[in-house]
Amino acid sequence: MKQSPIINIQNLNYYFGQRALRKQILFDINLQIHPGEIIILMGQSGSGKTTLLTLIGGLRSVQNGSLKVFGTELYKANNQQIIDIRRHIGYIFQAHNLLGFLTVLQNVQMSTKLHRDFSQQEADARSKAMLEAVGLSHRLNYYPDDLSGGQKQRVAVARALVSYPKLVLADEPTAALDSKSGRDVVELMQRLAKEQACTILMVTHDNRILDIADRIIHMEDGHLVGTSAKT
Ligand SMILES: Nc1ncnc2c1ncn2[C@@H]1O[C@H](COP(=O)(O)OP(=O)(O)OP(=O)(O)O)[C@@H](O)[C@H]1O
Repeated sequence: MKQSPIINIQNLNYYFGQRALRKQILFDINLQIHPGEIIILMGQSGSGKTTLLTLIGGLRSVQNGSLKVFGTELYKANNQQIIDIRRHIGYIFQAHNLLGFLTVLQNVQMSTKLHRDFSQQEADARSKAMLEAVGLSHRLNYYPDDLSGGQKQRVAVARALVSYPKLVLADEPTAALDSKSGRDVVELMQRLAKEQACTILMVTHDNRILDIADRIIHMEDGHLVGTSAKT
């Protein structure tokens, strides 16, 4: 039997701006994503990919339609419901968004603090284990400025996955990386996500990494226009 979707979107519309400047950005989006799937979202610049990703991540309010994440309806959700959902999501952005005044280890540990279930000891052990998994155990006390682009993005992967998220949302995680580092980063995400049974939804323009996806979803001018599954 098929598991219930981890993300279930029905008739979702989204608008930016007010009154005369109001502009529709997403049009009647319908999408189901199941646990453990790796999905790539593609489309031209301005087609609405980031807007959709941030709605799913509880980083914007749903205005119209239904968007359920982990079974919770985000339309008219209260703050506590949104916070609870965000606790189970790891975020990876194009600009890694590491905090420059914290070390590599502290950046990853900070993410565990959002998670009530970790004791300090567990959080430390888990953070070190994740940094080892991404091949950075020799850089724990470095600051982000002293790392290469690929290394920073690997820290961002460790940070996103350290709290055993059910879902990872990644917005162009390889955009700032050369081909080899980009490939390394997504293969790492793929391996860790499979090990932790985590779902990945990734926006990318990077044709070199499409093969890691179970499904590729295409967007055009705010519409979902098609899906291609892995052959
Ligand atoms: N805060 C905002 N206010 C008004 N319009 C916005 C805002 N953010 C995005 N838009 C517009 O919404 C549309 C969709 O933007 P979005 O960033 O979701 O597209 P995208 O597909 O992710 O593009 P890219 O690949 O360039 O990141 C664009 O026309 C953009 O100009």
